[in-house]
Amino acid sequence: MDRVYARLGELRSEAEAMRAKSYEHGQEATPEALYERDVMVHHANRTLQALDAEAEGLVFGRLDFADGDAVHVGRLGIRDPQFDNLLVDWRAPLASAFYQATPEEPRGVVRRRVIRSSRETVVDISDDLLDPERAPEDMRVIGDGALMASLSRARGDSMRNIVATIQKEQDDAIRAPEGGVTEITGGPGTGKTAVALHRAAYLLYRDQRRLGGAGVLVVGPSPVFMSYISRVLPSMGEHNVELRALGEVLDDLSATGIDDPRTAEVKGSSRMVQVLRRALRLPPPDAPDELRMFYRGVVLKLQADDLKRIRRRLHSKGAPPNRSRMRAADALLEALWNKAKQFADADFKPDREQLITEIGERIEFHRFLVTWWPPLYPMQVLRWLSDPSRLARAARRALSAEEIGLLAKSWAEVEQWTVADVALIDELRVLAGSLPKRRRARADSRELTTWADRTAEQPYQRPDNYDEYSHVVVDESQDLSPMQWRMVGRRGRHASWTIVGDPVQSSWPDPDEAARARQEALSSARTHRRFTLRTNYRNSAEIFEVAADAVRGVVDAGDLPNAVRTTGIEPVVREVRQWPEAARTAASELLDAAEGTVGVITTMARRGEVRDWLSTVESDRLRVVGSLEAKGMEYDAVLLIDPDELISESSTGRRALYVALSRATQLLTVLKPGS
Ligand SMILES: Nc1ncnc2c1ncn2[C@@H]1O[C@H](COP(=O)(O)OP(=O)(O)OP(=O)(O)O)[C@@H](O)[C@H]1O
Repeated sequence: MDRVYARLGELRSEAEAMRAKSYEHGQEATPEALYERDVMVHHANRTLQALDAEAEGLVFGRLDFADGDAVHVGRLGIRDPQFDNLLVDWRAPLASAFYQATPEEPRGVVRRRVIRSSRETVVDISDDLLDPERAPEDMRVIGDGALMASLSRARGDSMRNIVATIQKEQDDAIRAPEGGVTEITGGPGTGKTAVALHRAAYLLYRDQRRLGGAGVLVVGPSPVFMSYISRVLPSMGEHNVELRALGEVLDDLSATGIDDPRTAEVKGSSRMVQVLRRALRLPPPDAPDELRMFYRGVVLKLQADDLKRIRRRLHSKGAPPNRSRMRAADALLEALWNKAKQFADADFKPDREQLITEIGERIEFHRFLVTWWPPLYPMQVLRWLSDPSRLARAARRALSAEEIGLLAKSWAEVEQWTVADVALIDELRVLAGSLPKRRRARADSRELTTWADRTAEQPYQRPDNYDEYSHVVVDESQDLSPMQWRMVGRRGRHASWTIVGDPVQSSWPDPDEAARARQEALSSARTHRRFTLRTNYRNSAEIFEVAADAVRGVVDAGDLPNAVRTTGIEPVVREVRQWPEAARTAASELLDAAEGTVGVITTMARRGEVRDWLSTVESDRLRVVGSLEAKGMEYDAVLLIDPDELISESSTGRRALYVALSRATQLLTVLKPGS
């Protein structure tokens, strides 16, 4: 540890000296030397940044091999001035034995040591003797149970990296090859999120060039969850990863609203694709229903039926409407020409080219066009659907009257977009097409001035308004709706994937529909590999027993993990009559008894009220969340308000209760209404 920190001191001074020097000699150096220096400064800065990001656990492991060699394993790799390994990065091949060696297959390792430190001080050591027969006589073996010790410690508001105690079944998934789809399933607390993040760090370390370019996207359920996991990757020196909640996948929109379960179910269904496609084909709400043009003494008129026919024909070509605006202009002009032909006589001899050019350049024609075939903006198109009759026209045969009512109401009352709306907005972007960029008139190019000149419409291009990534990690994947799978799928059409989830915790009512959408989203991936994690590292066995009870009979017992850590502390179930007081008392008790965070979990509908109940309990360790917001989260103690209310909140209520009950690491109190 001393040698590592001494070397770090050197690296820090070198980085600073290099930075200073670069400003002094910036002008004189050759481009190559400047480049090399920039790379070195950048690297040193990154290392220092990663060290500053997390104080603990820089050096966490040591392997002693049968041939007498020893290596130290760390959160990052550090070399001495001779370029020898002082500390091996946990992702390097040399470190894999730290996670993979077992007494049955020691891989040359005699002793594996887990070191716990705080900054530069070693505070604990825990050894595994893997090959006693080959151990030298004087080898000391100290303590055991590094994993158990780590699991028993209080958690804070941020998930920590688990590099020191990754278990073999987890390591297999972390180090699996990159390509295709890697699917990791397992019950609550089996480390799926931790494994997915460590896998992202591992893949970036192994193939920075490939993955670093287009980057890695991690999608999770909520902003609270994203913030909970946000420190894990930076603590391993990885910054080139975008963490986005499902409501934040689009660049220009951050939606946090949550629909009631029935509305969310309709908005998430793949039937919405058809509804949105039809919505784009309806005339805009204030579209004119007559076009009237004076042309050389004659009135040319296109009436409602004519306009309807033209609109229908344009849409039947299948091009996105925003890419068909010139085609719409052409079609109108052509229809006007057909009307003009009908008036032709000895005095009025219209000429097609002339008519099209002349009317096509008139300002009133453009005014008409811009209201009749306006640019379509996804959010505006969705807002138009708050009109129930308009929505009913778009939703013909796709949605029931009740469903139409729910959606129209949700958009009429909209103060903020909901998470489920984001996938619809993204779908509309693709269906509507991006607006053609303004052409810049170049001096040497012929100006395109007339509609006739412009008939060669730009060919349909894929809308370029979303990012694609090289690797996409989807956490809590069991909860993605079909529409969300489509949205996320677009961001990784050439990507490799890590998909993490637990079907038992699903709050999506139609798993088959979601499975089809998911298959489509991942259709370009050829290989699929699956890993199942079976040990629950979060809950004490006593707490998990209560959680498992919520879904026994609803799911296969084989789909539930094993919780191995016992604390001897049974969860408390209490019947109450005086709600606010009872909740306040229970919350205060848990705050006194637990060291870290206390999560109060209630239904989505009641969370505001419960927050008010507890506003007088003063603590920065208390969090009140609704059932959906608790997804993926972890607290040292949990206070669950009224389990029956959670069950009746949605069609997947038992599963929601299972999720809520499996959030606590140490203490659980359940409050039920007393009879
Ligand atoms: N090998 C390990 N060493 C130390 N801690 C671990 C290990 N594996 C998992 N944990 C801890 O167990 C807890 C649960 O992990 P995580 O949140 O990744 O589980 P999960 O499977 O995603 O759970 P859920 O399905 O409930 O969201 C976390 O605190 C994590 O740090």
